[in-house]
Amino acid sequence: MERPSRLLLVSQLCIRNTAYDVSLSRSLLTWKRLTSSPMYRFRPNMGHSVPLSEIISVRGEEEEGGTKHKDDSSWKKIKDRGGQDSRQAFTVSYVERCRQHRWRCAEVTFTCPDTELCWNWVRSIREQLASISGRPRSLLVYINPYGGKRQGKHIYEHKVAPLFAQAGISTQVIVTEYANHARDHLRTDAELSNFDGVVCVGGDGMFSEIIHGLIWRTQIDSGIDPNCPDEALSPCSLRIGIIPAGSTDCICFATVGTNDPITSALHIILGDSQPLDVSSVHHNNVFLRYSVSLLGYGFYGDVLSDSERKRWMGLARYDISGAKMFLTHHYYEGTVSYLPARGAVGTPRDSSRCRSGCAVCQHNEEIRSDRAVKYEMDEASDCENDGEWRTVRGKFLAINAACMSCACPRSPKGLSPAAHLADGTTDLILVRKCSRFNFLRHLLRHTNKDDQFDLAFVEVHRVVRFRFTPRHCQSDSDLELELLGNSKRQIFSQICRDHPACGCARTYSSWNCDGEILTHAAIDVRVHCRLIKLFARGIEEPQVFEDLHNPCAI
Ligand SMILES: CCCCCCCCCCCCC/C=C/[C@@H](O)[C@H](COP(=O)(O)O)NC(=O)CCCCCCCCCCCCCCC
Ligand SMILES: Nc1ncnc2c1ncn2[C@@H]1O[C@H](COP(=O)(O)OP(=O)(O)O)[C@@H](O)[C@H]1O
Ligand SMILES: [Ca+2]
Repeated sequence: MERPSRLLLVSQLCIRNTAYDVSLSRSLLTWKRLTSSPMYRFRPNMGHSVPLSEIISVRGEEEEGGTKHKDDSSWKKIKDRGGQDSRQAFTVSYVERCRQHRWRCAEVTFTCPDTELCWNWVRSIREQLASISGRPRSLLVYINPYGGKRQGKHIYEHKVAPLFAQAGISTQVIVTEYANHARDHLRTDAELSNFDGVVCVGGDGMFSEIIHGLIWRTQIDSGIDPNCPDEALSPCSLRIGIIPAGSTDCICFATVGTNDPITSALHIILGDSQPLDVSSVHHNNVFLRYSVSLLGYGFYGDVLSDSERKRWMGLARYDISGAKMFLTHHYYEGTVSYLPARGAVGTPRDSSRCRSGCAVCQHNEEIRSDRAVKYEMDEASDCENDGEWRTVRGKFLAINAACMSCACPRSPKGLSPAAHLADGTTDLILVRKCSRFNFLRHLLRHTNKDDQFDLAFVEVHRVVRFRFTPRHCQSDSDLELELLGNSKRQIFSQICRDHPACGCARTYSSWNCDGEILTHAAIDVRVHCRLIKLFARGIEEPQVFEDLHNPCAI
C-alpha cells in the first residue's frame, strides 16, 4: 500500500452519477466507490487500480468536440443521464487483460464538480505519462499488403492506426510494393534518427525483411563486416513492433502469447521491450541470412519450398504441403557439428518456460557479460575457447534449430517449448530417419502435452553455434558430383528401391529460415545474444493478469 503522502491528487469524482474517491500517485490511478450512499453500504467495495504504466491516454471531453468516437457509450451516458457540462469530464484509456494473453483498450470517464479540477486531473495524468521512459513518439511502419490473408492494410488502418493516434504517436507508413522493399529501404534510404521504432505489419517473412534491413544497417554504421561469421555484431537500438498479418506469425505468438493486432499495438504504445537472440547463417564465410525462429532443413525446408508454389491456397498451403512431405518421407545424409552452450542455465528438456522477465534469460546474460569483461573478448570466441565441438553423422528427416519456442496457433507449445527468447542459445533438434508412423508420433506431440523429444530417434541440444554439411559436400564435392554424372538418377532410384518402407534419400533439401528459402545446404550458424529488441514483454504468467474485478467480455 502506498502512503497518502505519495499521492499527487485526491478528489471525489463521479463515474456514471456514482461518487468515487479517486487518487493519483506516481504509479497508480485508483478509484473506490464512496460507501456513504445507503444503496451501496452492504456491498463489498473493492475499488479499482490501474498502473500508470498501463494507461494509454487521457483526454478532457472538451478536446473531443464533434470528433468523439461514435460508440463511446460512457460519454453519451454522462450527457444523457446527468445533463452535465461535458467539459467537466475526462476519460482515461487503459489496458485491460482478457483471456489468452489478449489485451483490450478499456475506458473510464470521470465527471468533476468544476472545470479547473477537471483540467488539473488531465494535466497531472499527462505529466506522469510523459515521465514514463521508453514510450515511442514516432514510428516507421511497413505494411506487406500480400502477407497472410492479404489483410495487412485493412488491419493496420482499422485496428492499429486509431490506437496510435489516440496515444499521440506519429507515424510514417510505407505499404511495400515488392518483396524486399522494406529491407532495402531500411538498409539505405530510411532516415532512422527520426524514429523511436519500426513496426512490421505482416508475417514472419516480412519481419525477416525488417531485421535484415535493420541489422545490416547497424553493422555497416558500426564498421562491422557482416560477412565474417566470427565478428561480434552490434545490437540494434531501434525496437521493432509486430502487428501479426501473416500465415504463421510465430515470432509474434511466441513473444506476446497471442496473434492479435490490437494486443500488439498496445504493447507498442506502452513501450514494452523484449530482447531477442538472432542466429546468423553463413556459407563459406559469406553471409546468407539471419534467423530468429525456425531454421529447418529436411522436413520444414521441403514443406516451405513446396508451399511457396501453393501460395494461392492461402494458409492451407502449409497443411497440404506438410501432408505431402510427410508422405514423401525424404531423408538427408550429412554431418552436424555443434558447440554446446556451456555454463548456461537451462536445458531443452526443462519443464519451465520462458516467460515475461525470465530469470534464466537474465542469468545467462549476466554470465555472458561477466565473462566478456573478464576475458575482454567477444562472447562467441569466449564460448569457443571454453567449449568442445561435437559431431553427429547420420540420416535425418529433419534438422531444426529454434532460437525461441516457435509457438504458434498450429503448435501452441512450439518446436522447442523450453527455448528462451534471450539466453544466447538455440535448440538444435535432430530427427533421425525413422518410420512414417514414428515421425507422425513426433509431429503429433507438437500439438499435445506429450514430449516430442522423448523418442529414440530424436535428440536435442542447446547450442551456441552449429554447422551442417550435407554428405555430398563432405569430401571433394565437385569431384564427387562429376563422378556421379549421368548415373546420378540411377543411383538415387536404387536408393529408393532399397528403402521402400523408409522413404527416399535425396542429396539436398533447402533450409527454411524464418519462412524464407535458403538454397545453400552447407551452413555455419552462430547465435548472437539479444541482437534485436521487440516492443513486447514475453508471455505473461496467467496469474499476473487474472483480475476478477476487471473481467473483459470477449
Ligand atoms: C499431424 C499434425 C502435425 C502438426 C505439426 C505441427 C508442427 C508445427 C511447428 C511449427 C513451427 C513453426 C515455426 C515457424 C515458422 C515460420 O517462420 C514460417 C513462416 O511463417 P509466415 O508464413 O508467417 O511467414 N512458417 C513455416 O515455415 C510454416 C511451417 C508449417 C509447418 C506445418 C507442418 C504441418 C505438418 C502436417 C503433417 C500432416 C501429416 C498428415 C498425415 C496424413
Ligand atoms: N509488396 C509485396 N509484394 C510481394 N511480396 C512482398 C511484398 N512485401 C513483402 N513481400 C514478401 O512477402 C513474403 C511473405 O510475407 P509475410 O508477411 O511473411 O506473409 P506470410 O506469412 O503469408 O508468408 C515475404 O517473403 C516478403 O518479403
Ligand atoms: Ca534463445
